Amino acid sequence: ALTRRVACPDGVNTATNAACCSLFALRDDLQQNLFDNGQCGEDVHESLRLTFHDAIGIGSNGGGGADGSIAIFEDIETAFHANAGIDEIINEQKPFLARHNITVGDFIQFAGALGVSNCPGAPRLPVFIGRPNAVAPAPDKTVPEPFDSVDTILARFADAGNFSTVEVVWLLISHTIAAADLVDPTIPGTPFDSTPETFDTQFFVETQLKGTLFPGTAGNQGEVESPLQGEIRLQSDFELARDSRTACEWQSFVNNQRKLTNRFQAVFTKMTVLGNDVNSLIDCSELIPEPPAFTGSATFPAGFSVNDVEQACEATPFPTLATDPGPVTSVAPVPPS
Ligand code: HEM
Ligand SMILES: [Ca+2]
Ligand SMILES: [Mn+2]
Repeated sequence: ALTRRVACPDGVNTATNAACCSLFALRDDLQQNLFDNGQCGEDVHESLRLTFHDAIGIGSNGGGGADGSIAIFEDIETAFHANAGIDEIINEQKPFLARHNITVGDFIQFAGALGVSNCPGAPRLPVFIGRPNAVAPAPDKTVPEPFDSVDTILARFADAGNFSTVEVVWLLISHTIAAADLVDPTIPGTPFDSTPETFDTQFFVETQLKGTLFPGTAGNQGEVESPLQGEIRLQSDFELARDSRTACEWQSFVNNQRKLTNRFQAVFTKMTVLGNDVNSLIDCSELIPEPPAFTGSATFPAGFSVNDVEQACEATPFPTLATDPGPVTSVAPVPPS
């Protein structure tokens, strides 16, 4: 059936629902003035991390999920240990929130979904609006820590939103466009894979390689050895890649771009509405542009081969990959923005 579109008051755009109209101006403002004209840089990465830290604030100890509480009750929630550094993006987003008419929860989720559309290889993420503003902060301990055990992590996600074991792996696809500023504060902007500005499967290759070095200092809580200079590895990612409950799903993403995009879209759709009744929200997903394609293949970084893989999935051998040419390289940091 044909869907009738409404003309927006801006005189330029049309939308399936008039409530989506105000997002066009917000989209342009964010793309130009927060995301540096469509980059997949630090502000995009931090905006995605913020969608998670707001949404996961829910469970048997309370919290409203994706309700903007992390920004509305910033003084309380940013003091939680697992939210270290998240104040940076909250404060960068504040002027945009002030300039546009949108609830805080809607804003946080929209900014993340829009930002990810700048990353080559990413799926189009859905956008819903209509979340009421939070009336209370989330409790502490809802956001997983990189030093948590797999048991603790799986239990937290189950409690927050009935996420299954494979869905937890799907959520960690996010770490393909990610870096850490505070795990080792001596090397801010150190990425989790060699392509932090591409939504590719390299993260799943590189987390399976044997760790041999600390890119900065040793002894940081939640960090384990990584295979590459300039790359940092979280203990939680290391363990999820090797635990018998999660290792095969983890490995299944290696060089499987289609599955990567499909599963991240599915699990983000669930995460982005936590604490809300999706049937009471309005779907404005049409605001999200088709992300640039990723046409490459996963590879072993230069100097690495299948001999460096710590094979953890018992059922399936590690996929065959080419090795990048040349001598071992180091990974460049994500520039601060
Ligand atoms: C077991 C679950 C998770 C743990 C333990 C975890 C932990 C972390 C840590 C420690 C950092 C580095 C923070 C810093 O030092 O700057 C980080 C970054 C990040 N995380 Fe996660 N995370 C988890 C799940 C997720 C999920 C579900 C998402 C989104 C769906 C996400 C998105 C990100 C992004 C995009 C960054 C990079 C931020 C930047 O580059 O500035 N994470 N995560
Ligand atoms: Ca990547
Ligand atoms: Mn950062």
